[in-house]
Amino acid sequence: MTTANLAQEGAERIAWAGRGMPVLNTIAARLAAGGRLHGKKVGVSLVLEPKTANLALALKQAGAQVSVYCGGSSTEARVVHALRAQGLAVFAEAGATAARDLELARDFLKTKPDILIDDGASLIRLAHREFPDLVAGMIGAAEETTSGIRPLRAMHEEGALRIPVIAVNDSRMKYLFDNVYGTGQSCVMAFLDMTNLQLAGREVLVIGYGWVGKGVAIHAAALGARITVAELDPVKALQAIHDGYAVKSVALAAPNTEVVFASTGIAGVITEDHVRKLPDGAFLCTAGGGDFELPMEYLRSLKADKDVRQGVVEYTLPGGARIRVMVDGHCINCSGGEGNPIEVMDLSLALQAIAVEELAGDAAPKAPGLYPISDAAERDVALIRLGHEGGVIEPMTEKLATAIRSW
Ligand SMILES: NC(=O)c1ccc[n+]([C@@H]2O[C@H](COP(=O)([O-])OP(=O)(O)OC[C@H]3O[C@@H](n4cnc5c(N)ncnc54)[C@H](O)[C@@H]3O)[C@@H](O)[C@H]2O)c1
Ligand SMILES: N[C@@H](CCSC[C@H]1O[C@@H](n2cnc3c(=O)[nH]cnc32)[C@H](O)[C@@H]1O)C(=O)O
Repeated sequence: MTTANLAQEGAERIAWAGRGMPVLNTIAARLAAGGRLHGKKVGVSLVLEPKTANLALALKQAGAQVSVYCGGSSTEARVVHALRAQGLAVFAEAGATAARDLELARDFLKTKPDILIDDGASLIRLAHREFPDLVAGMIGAAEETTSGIRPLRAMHEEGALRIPVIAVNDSRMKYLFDNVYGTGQSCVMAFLDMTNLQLAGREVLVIGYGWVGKGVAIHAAALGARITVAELDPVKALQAIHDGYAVKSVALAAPNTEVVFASTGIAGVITEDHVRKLPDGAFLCTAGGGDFELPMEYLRSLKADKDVRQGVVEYTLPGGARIRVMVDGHCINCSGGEGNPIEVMDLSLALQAIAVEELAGDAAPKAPGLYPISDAAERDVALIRLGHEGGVIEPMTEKLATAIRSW
C-alpha cells in the first residue's frame, strides 16, 4: 500500500473515532476559541491510534505546534501517515525496536515541547535524565496513567521533579471509566480476537485488583470465566471475595490457571517460579503497565515458537509445558487490539486537552509537583458525556441543598 493510501485509511479511521468523541470536540472548540495555545509547542506521547490522533489534531487546530511520539509496539502506521499528511511532526515507527524507540524519543524531545502529554512518565523521566535545559524551560506536563503517577510521586518526594504535572489519571472521570470499563473490555476483547478462543469455563487469574484488575474481572466473568484474584492489599482482596471471586497467591493459583492478566503496573509480579507452576497451554497477558510485569528475560531464554499465531509466542519449559505470551508482554489492548473504546478515551483525552488548557493559562501551577484536574472540569466532562448518552441528573433545589447541609 502506498503512503498516500495509508494516510487516507488513517484519516478515515481518525474521522470515525472523532464522531464518537463529543467531549473532546467540545473542549477542542473552546481551546481554539480561547487562543491560549498560539505559539506553544505541545508534545504528545500516548498510544498512537485514531483517538489520540483526534487530540493531536485538536491541539494543532487550537494553534499549537504539535509533535507526537509513541513506542513501536503501540503505534498504528496508518495514523502516523495521516498525521504527517496534516503537517504534524511524528516520531513513531510501527514495530520499531526498543533502541530505535529511544532514538525517536530523543528526537521528539529535541523539538523542545513547552507542554508534554505523557503516558507512563517515560518521556518526563528521559527529559529529566538527558535534557535538563529543556526541563528548565518547560511549562509542565500531564500524565495519563497510574504507572506514570507512581514514579512521579517518588521523584517529587526526592526533590527530583522539576516541573508541575497534572495527574490526569487521578481524575475520577479518568480512572473510574478508562481503567475499569475501557481497559477491562479492550483487554478481554483483544485476548478473544487474537486467539479466536472463548473464556467461558476457563480459569482466569487476575493479578492486582485495582481499577484495571476489577474491569478485567468484570468482563471475563461476564463471558463465563472463573476468576481468581491475587492481591497484596488485604482490603482489595476482600473486595474481590465480595464481588464473587476466589482470592489466592499467584503461587497457589498458578497450577490451575489457564489465562493470566497481570494488572498491577509493578515490575516482577510474575516470577520464573510462578511460570514453572503453570499448566501446559497457559496464556500470559499484560493488562497493566507493560512487559516488565512478566519474567520476559527468563521466558526468552527458553525454546520459542514464534509462528503459532500472530502476536502469540509459545515458550516451552524444560518439563515440556508450553506457555503462550501475548504481544511480547506489552499491554494486550494497546499492542494486540485497538486500545480502549472510543467512549472512554473521549473522557480521558478531553481531560488531557483540559490539562493542556490549564497549563497554558495564567493561573497554571508553577512549582514542581503533582496537581489534580479541577472538580469543575470533571463535572463539565461528566455532564457533556452524560448529555450525549441521554442521561439527565437530578436538579438541585434549595430544599435539597438545605437537607444536604443540615445536621
Ligand atoms: N492497558 C491499559 O489500557 C491501561 C489502562 C489504565 C491503566 N493501566 C495500567 O494498569 C496498571 C494498574 O492500574 P490501576 O489503575 O488498576 O492501578 P491500582 O493502583 O488501582 O491497582 C494496582 C493493584 O495491583 C496490586 N498489586 C501490586 N503488586 C502486586 C502483586 N505483586 N501481586 C498482587 N497484586 C499486586 C496493588 O495492591 C493494587 O491494588 C498500571 O500500570 C496502569 O498504568 C493500563
Ligand atoms: N504505555 C504503554 C501502555 C499504555 S499504559 C495505559 C494507558 O494507555 C491508555 N490507553 C488505553 N487505550 C488507549 C487508546 O486506545 N488510545 C490512547 N491511549 C490509550 C490508557 O488511558 C491508560 O492509562 C504502551 O505504550 O503500550
